Amino acid sequence: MTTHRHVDPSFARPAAYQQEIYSKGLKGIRPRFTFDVSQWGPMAKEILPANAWGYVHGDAGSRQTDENNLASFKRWGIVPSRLVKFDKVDLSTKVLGMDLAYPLILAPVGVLQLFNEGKELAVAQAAKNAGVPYTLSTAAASSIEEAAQASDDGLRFFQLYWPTREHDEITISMLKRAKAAGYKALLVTLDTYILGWRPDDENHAYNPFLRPDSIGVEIGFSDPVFRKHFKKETGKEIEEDLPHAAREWSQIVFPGMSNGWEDLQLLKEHWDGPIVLKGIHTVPDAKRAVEAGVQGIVVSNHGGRQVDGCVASLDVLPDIAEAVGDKIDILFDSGIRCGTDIVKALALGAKAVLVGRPYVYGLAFGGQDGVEHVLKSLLGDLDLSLQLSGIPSVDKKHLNRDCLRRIN
Ligand SMILES: Cc1cc2nc3c(=O)[nH]c(=O)nc-3n(C[C@H](O)[C@H](O)[C@H](O)COP(=O)(O)O)c2cc1C
Ligand SMILES: O=C(O)C(=O)c1ccccc1
Repeated sequence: MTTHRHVDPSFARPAAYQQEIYSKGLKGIRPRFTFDVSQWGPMAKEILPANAWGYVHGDAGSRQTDENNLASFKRWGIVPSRLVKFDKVDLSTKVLGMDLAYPLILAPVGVLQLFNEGKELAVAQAAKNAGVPYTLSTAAASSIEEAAQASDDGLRFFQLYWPTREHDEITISMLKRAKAAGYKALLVTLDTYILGWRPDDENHAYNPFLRPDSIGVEIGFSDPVFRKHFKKETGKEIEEDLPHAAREWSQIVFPGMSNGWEDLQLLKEHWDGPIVLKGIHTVPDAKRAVEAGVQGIVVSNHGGRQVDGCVASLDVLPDIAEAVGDKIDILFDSGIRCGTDIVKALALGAKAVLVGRPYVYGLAFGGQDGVEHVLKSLLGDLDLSLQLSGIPSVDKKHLNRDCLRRIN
């Protein structure tokens, strides 16, 4: 197994985590958090203010997309093979030219300070300990440099909410900072140039960017080019009018209008590592991503938070994988809740998955420890489920469509 950099020993063999739990049980030590994945959300809900809970749990419109995402996983079943002789499952994979210990990446999630005071820094540290790449959101409550410091020698990616072209200098400045701070891949989110219709947030009249304490704007407020821009526009430093500055930053990163395919050239010119387009949902777009010369895509509907009534991301994955799976790295998110959901997404063509809400719930109920707990649970389940299904590795030669049956 290829392990990435320094990984906390208790993550080194996910299946062994179960033995650790039972040995502790013999000594009367009970686990601090539940392993019942269906309880992570309710535990977070108990702790969080109603508006923060509504924000993380919330979906677009009538919630159909999130329901579709979750239902789609249940329409596939794993078909285990017997008498397959191997010692350990090889969970390692190569994504975007990088060796990963596991086919798992933390999805970019904005404003983590809403869930725990440890915010992005606690998550970056948990990811480093787990040997799982961390992705920093443009809408973070920590700066690019602070999060990099917390992530230390862990692998980290930067997610871009991409301003329209009149703000190229700000885009370029973020890319420059991310590069200098050691972020190794750029995930460009294409599905959120404005926030979707979200009844939970609307009921609470709540936009995390526009709180009196303006906490999701740290990357903008620490950006020299944005600071100069704000001064020029208003004659003030951002500290002199924080609410105005937060509104301005929010309009720059959520401009209400998409860039076009031709604009990707700008990112290619100013980012020399791999570029991944997040939010791809059709075969033609996946093919255009290949033509555009990017290295990866994330098949994702933003966890059902943008377009209500959207097809499940898992339902579009097989066709996309068939069309471009040998030309580009396909990542997947939207609806991963347990280890066998990861098995299914990989079998249908993803090289790795991103997980969003589950780790945010972990952050809410247990800070850094809560995030580590969620990661251990997902990885332990993944490891044992593959072992018990007679699937020796996450490589396509072992884990593919033949491992699944469509149930209905
Ligand atoms: C509270 C919250 C905030 C998010 N913020 C971002 C973000 O800043 N950038 C981004 O690209 N995606 C963001 N996402 C979407 C996630 O990256 C990911 O696509 C989604 O959560 C995956 O679905 P899941 O929650 O079902 O795992 C956010 C999701 C949640 C739940
Ligand atoms: O909530 C989201 O999905 C999202 O992308 C976001 C992130 C930060 C602030 C507002 C929305």
